[in-house]
Amino acid sequence: MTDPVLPRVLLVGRGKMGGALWSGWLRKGLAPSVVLDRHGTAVPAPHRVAKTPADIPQDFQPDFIILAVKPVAAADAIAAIAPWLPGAVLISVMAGRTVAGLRDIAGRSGCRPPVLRAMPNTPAEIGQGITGAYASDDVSPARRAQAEALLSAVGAVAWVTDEAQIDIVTAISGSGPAYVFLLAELLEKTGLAHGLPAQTARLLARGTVSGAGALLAVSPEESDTLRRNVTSPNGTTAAALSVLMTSEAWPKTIDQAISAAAARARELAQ
Ligand SMILES: NC(=O)C1=CN([C@@H]2O[C@H](COP(=O)(O)OP(=O)(O)OC[C@H]3O[C@@H](n4cnc5c(N)ncnc54)[C@H](O)[C@@H]3O)[C@@H](O)[C@H]2O)C=CC1
Ligand SMILES: O=C(O)[C@@H]1CCC=N1
Repeated sequence: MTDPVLPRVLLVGRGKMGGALWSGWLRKGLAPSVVLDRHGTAVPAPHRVAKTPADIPQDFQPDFIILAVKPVAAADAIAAIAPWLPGAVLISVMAGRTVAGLRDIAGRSGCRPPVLRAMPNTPAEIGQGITGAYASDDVSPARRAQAEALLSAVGAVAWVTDEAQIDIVTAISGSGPAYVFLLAELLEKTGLAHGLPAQTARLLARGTVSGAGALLAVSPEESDTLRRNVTSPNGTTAAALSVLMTSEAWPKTIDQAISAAAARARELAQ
């Protein structure tokens, strides 16, 4: 077995996002780590799963504790893992929850951990995620570098220096895969409604979204150039874009959607 490249973590919550991170990290090689989740399914040795905090070895010393529970479960989760906080950096992937709010909660257990906020997305599961991250001042440069290694093991990392920007990061890239999957859904349904066989509609919709994403990932061109490359003057794409690109259509709808998501992130801080 090759040496693990990633630090030791205590992952709290192995749901959709925590599970995606965990899968990505396992593939890269993680120092012996623990997953805490009452629905915990087995993990390969030397890692272990804990269904309750009582299952976590007292002498386990994680480098990072990753909080991947719903924002509403933050207080319970922090109280549960408080004994393992000393010496660890807390990484919250929760939408909305602020550094100050998390410190307040940890303070109730007599802890004041360095806190880092990360907003990953589910393509992390296949190493294709993008994470927006913010480190509070008390995260040391060495710990920040380790956190970057952890986060970049599942995709790209974009740091922000203003914590408030994590809300718009959440709206764009944290929630963003859902918008792209919705596009695939709608393309498929529309193909079906226009008479394509179900399997063909599915193949065309998924292939288009994944192929366009893959081209975007490797192309040096700007996204608007890639769009123009598809658009013949007076052709079919131009006809579709004349509907989508009017100011009342996608530009307005996307702005409203992103604003709604960012506003919800601010509400979730409470
Ligand atoms: N799903 C996504 O695409 C993204 C989610 N997030 C954030 O990740 C967090 C989790 O979201 P999801 O994974 O979607 O939710 P989820 O409901 O799929 O997962 C939450 C997990 O936490 C576990 N859990 C609840 N309370 C716990 C406790 N006290 N101790 C240990 N485990 C506990 C649950 O059993 C569940 O497995 C949220 O705060 C969300 O804002 C961030 C980025 C993207
Ligand atoms: O929907 C949510 O609140 C979470 C945060 C970003 C993606 N999922």
